[in-house]
Formats: sequence, structure tokens, C-alpha cells
Amino acid sequence: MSETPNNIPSPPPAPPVCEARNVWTEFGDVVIHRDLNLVMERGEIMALVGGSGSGKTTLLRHIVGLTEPSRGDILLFGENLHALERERRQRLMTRLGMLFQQGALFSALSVFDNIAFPLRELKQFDEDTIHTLVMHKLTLVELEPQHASLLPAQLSGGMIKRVGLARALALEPELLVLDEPTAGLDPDRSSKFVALIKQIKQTLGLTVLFVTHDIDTLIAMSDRVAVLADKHIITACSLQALGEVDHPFVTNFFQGIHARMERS
Ligand SMILES: Nc1ncnc2c1ncn2[C@@H]1O[C@H](COP(=O)(O)OP(=O)(O)OP(=O)(O)O)[C@@H](O)[C@H]1O
Repeated sequence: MSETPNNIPSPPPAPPVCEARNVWTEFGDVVIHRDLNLVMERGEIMALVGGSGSGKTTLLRHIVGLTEPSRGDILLFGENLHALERERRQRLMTRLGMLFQQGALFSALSVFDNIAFPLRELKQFDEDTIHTLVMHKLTLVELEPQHASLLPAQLSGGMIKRVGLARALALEPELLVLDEPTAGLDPDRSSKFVALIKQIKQTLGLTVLFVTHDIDTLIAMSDRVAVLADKHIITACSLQALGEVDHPFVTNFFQGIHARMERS
């Protein structure tokens, strides 16, 4: 522990928000992740990119506790997620929120009930409090109170994403995980959704990890880019530094980024 000039010990540095340590994932004989390592610091927005089938969604699913790696550890806020007993693990999971591809809303539940779902699961809030929290999240994602009673089938693609985001934010997480947040949105809706995520990130002081194939989203959102190739993270660096990385996937990918930046 370091000391201040008055010899008062300063507190130990906060652990990384999220860390994958020596992670292996195997489906039968097929190895998806081989000794994969990744560290995310508080307050950053990190993009996770990689070829189709390289294991990005699988890694996100490990990080949000839906699946467990074959070997290795996932640490969230310094705690070893898969080694915790159930109750502590559930408590830890309330510190993160996930937006799935296509929103993954419950089709039979209204917008209100979708957003209320994680709050009700927790069994800590009465219905008045849940109402206040849900309506606050609806405002946060720039939807109107009258949208609360709609069913997912009555929503546009952009609205579904916003409701999914509101649900991911329901428990006021510190880490937000987004799988392809702009997939399926037209360029205008996509850039509005990116702006909304960045604004919410700023307001709530979130750390954000997202997967994308979309170069515009990558350029607009990321502080750092983690590249999943050859079954592990080959680099996690700024967009600029990515230009220096000598790897066929990165070289290809960077050509696309370069062309896009020159067009804008
Ligand atoms: N439960 C499972 N059982 C067997 N194989 C699986 C399972 N889940 C994923 N896979 C395989 O693992 C590989 C990685 O899948 P994953 O969805 O993580 O890739 P991805 O990088 O997110 O791909 P994309 O960019 O196309 O969405 C794929 O070959 C997939 O078929």
C-alpha cells in the first residue's frame, strides 16, 4: 500500500471492473477460447471485435454469468464470478446489465413488465417503487410514458433496443454489456442509439463492453478495441494503435476503418 506525504496509507486501487483470466472454452473437441485474457478498467467503453464465430458472444455470456468457461476465471469488480456461492453471485450480478442482440424482450409482457422484470426478480421493492424506477428508466432511454403499456410486437426495431436498454439499466448497474447494440438499425437510428448509450454512460458513470461488426458504431463509441482472433485477445488498444498491429484480421479490419474515416 502506498503512503501519502502525511504517512496516511492511501486506499488500495480499485480492482478492474471486469477481467477474464486464462479463459478456455471448449464445446466437445472444439476449442473456442484458448488461454484468453482481458482487463477492463472503470469508466471505459470497450469494443470487442473478431471474425464471425470467433467466440465474442460466448465470451460475453461468460462475463454476465450465463455460462461458465471450461477453465480459467472471470472476475467482476475483483470477485471471482464462478467461484462464488449462489447468493453472493446473484448480488454481484446486480452490478451489471446486458442488452442482448435483438433486445430479447419477453413477447407476452408489456414494455413496463419487461423493464420491471429484473426488479421484481430481486423481491426487494414494492410495486410503487418499481413503478417509479421503471418510469425513470423509460425516460432515461427517451421513451414516453404511454409506451409502457405496449407489447414488444407493437414496437419498432429502435424502440425494442431502447426497452432492452432500459431493462439492462433497471438495477442501475456499473457495467453495461451490449451484444451488437446497433445490429438491424438503419444508419440514422443506429447513430441516435449510439448517442443515447454514450449520454447514459456519461450520466450514470458506467463501464461499457460491447460487441459490434459495425465500423461506424466502433468509431463513434469505443475508447479501446479488444480483438478476438486465434482464440484469444490478440490486442486491446485504441483505434489509432490498432493501425500498428500486424495481424491479418486487424489489417483487413483496419482497412475498413481507414476507408470509413476518410469518407467522413
Ligand atoms: N452451446 C454451444 N455448443 C456448441 N457450440 C457452440 C455453443 N455456443 C456457441 N458455439 C459455437 O462457438 C463458436 C463461437 O460462437 P459465438 O456465437 O460466440 O461467435 P461470435 O464471435 O459471437 O460470432 P458472430 O460474430 O457470428 O455472432 C461458433 O462456432 C458457435 O457455433
